[in-house]
Amino acid sequence: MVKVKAIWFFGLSASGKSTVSKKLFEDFTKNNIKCALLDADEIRNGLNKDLGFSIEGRQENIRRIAELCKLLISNNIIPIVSAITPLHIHRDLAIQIIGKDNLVFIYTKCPLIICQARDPKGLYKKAKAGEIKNFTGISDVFEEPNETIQFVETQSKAIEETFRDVQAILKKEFTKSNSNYSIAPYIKHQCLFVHIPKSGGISINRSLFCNLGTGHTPIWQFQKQLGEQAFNNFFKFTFVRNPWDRLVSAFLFLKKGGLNEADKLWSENNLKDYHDFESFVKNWVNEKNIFSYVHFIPQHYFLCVNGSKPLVDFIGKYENIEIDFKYVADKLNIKAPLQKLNVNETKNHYSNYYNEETISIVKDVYKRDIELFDYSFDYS
Ligand SMILES: Nc1ncnc2c1ncn2[C@@H]1O[C@H](COP(=O)(O)OS(=O)(=O)O)[C@@H](OP(=O)(O)O)[C@H]1O
Ligand SMILES: Nc1ncnc2c1ncn2[C@@H]1O[C@H](COP(=O)(O)OP(=O)(O)O)[C@@H](O)[C@H]1O
Repeated sequence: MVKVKAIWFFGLSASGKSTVSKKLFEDFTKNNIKCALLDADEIRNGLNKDLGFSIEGRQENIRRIAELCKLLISNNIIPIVSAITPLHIHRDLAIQIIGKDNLVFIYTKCPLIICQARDPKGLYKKAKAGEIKNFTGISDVFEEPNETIQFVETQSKAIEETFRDVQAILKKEFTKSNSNYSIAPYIKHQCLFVHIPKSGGISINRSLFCNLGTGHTPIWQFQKQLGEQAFNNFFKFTFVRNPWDRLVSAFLFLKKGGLNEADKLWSENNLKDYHDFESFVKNWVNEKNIFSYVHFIPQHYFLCVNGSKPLVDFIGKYENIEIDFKYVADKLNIKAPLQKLNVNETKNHYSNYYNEETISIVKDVYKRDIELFDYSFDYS
């Protein structure tokens, strides 16, 4: 699963904290990512009912929310906090309790004058009339965070746009924790997962092993690394995908810059002339080029050695990922829902990207995968 960190939105009242945190909660939940929404408004109506808005009251409010985050993190649940957190000392306190590496702060940046104009709960109006004391921005201080804090701008953007900015920040944070490649969980579970690019492998690795495994390691490398005995005894599995669909996924993924700097660089150097999938397939896809970048390498290459049959015990299908994932999870005795990560939200059904000519090019170039894994082009 995704490395569990608290995601903490802070900023003025009406700056958009609750709006984006709710959207994030819905998005995570839809993707089976375990999370909990900690909205300070709700917490102040229950758990922190006894606290006011004095300096001490605000400090204690943050302390309890931060402790709650710590508890949730230790239970593998991502806390999504929405709290004004007005002072530097409050943010420092949260860092102190939760730990810098376990916390992502996102400042919902919006000028006070706009927040006052929005005033969705009428609070600014009441504060200005003196009906609410110590109201942040009116009768209490909000300290602007320094430039190192990540922020999303909510003043002149649509909610959807701000939410995309949030996702971009989280993707970066998520990629940071992507550095936790390790074979250790495979050894622990006596298994090997061959992650063929663009077959849902990030979701599978994260869901089962909480990391990214060993990346796109072909089976012959595992064979060398582990020695014959372990290699033979381990449960070896993989997931394959319809080659026509996989190629669309790889192209769109790299066109968007991929997951890391290497992907971005490769894409800039090799894909910049291809503005659409059709021109890419017609002009670039051939038997030589597909071996020049990992996401295009044929799937059998990851599984077979010197023309052998696939050296795995189980071949799951991307098209049947939920059921095949459950089979693997049961086999390994791991109880975890399948997450849905690294998704290209804008991609349509792959058949929309093809014509007869490009169908035929892919059919020739990925012939062996098509035969071996029994795929055909789905016109529906
Ligand atoms: N749970 C689940 N169900 C269905 N589909 C899923 C799931 N998890 C990931 N995906 C899709 O898998 C594609 C990404 O595969 P990888 O994670 O192997 O990509 S990578 O090679 O490591 O970049 C990518 O496909 P496209 O969106 O078509 O590009 C993801 O959307
Ligand atoms: N880009 C945006 N991001 C978030 N909220 C926005 C944005 N643009 C307008 N809004 C509006 O601003 C208001 C923010 O209110 P809310 O999310 O309750 O703020 P907070 O939780 O920070 O007090 C909502 O009415 C929301 O519809």
